[in-house]
Amino acid sequence: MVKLQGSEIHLDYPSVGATENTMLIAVMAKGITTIRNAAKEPEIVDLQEYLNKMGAKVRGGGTSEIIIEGVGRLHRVEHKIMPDRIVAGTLAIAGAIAGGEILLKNVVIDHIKPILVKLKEAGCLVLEKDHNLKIKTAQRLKAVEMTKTLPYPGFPTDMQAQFMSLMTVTQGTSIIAETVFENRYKHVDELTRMGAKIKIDGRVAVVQGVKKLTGAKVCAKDLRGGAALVLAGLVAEGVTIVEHISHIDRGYDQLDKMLERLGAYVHRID
Ligand SMILES: CC(=O)N[C@H]1[C@@H](OP(=O)(O)OP(=O)(O)OC[C@H]2O[C@@H](n3ccc(=O)[nH]c3=O)[C@H](O)[C@@H]2O)O[C@H](CO)[C@@H](O)[C@@H]1O
Ligand SMILES: C=C(OP(=O)(O)O)C(=O)O
Repeated sequence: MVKLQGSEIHLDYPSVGATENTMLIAVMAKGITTIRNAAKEPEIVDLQEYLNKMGAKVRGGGTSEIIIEGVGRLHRVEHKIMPDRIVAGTLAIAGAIAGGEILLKNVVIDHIKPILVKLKEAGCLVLEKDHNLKIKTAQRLKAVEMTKTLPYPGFPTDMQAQFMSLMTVTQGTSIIAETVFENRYKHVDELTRMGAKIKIDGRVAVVQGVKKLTGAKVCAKDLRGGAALVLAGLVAEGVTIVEHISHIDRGYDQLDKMLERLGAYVHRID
């Protein structure tokens, strides 16, 4: 069997998948691997902790340089994975779009700071205490002038669609720039069918806030876009039916039940 050899790797882009896969391979390789321009997402730090518990020698996770000393062998461990920051962000926006008050427990506040900054800018009252987060929304929110998705600690691309749903009903015009992925605006046509006013020019979306959305039959085209349609449905007048929810189920453990617990009328139709 060919033995893998540690090496110096410089990523052109701080790709999450490329960083994680390189870490996974490098722990079993001979010698040292250095990843430069590594992704800094919290999930990378969690993976490092997990691997190190198993006997790996990884350091630098969370910075742009990760150094892995190959150990060739790992042992079994128990590891509790970090709270899902995108689920927390999605629920925070559910609270913001529907109004009222929402309490999220077991949140790593630091991980979702880029989202909280935008919610505050829109006019939400955000109260942070330890791992708890309270979001209060008393009045119609204001449009956030500019939101650009970026690698961590920038605004996450995985929250772009949900944030756009929120912006569709704010007062004023917001600009969203998707710089991480191409073709991540599949939810726009569906939101438009609900009455949203959105124009796309390449990677930029201009969202003109409207007073109300109207329920419609819409289709989830991907995971976060699907969640965004459910969020829009919370505030839309009338009934919204979201089709192809298998996309949503890949990233949320019963989003319908979580929203029901918050008082929303959401039902899964088989
Ligand atoms: C399972 C998982 O954790 N998925 C996440 C992971 O996806 P994933 O790891 O696939 O995303 P990447 O960070 O790799 O991709 C981000 C951008 O980098 C580009 N790219 C990627 C690799 C490469 O070699 N060259 C290159 O140019 C991609 O085309 C994309 O435009 O990070 C994304 C960005 O935070 C998130 O949206 C995904 O939810
Ligand atoms: C893009 C995502 O995941 P997937 O690649 O599984 O669609 C996501 O988590 O937002």
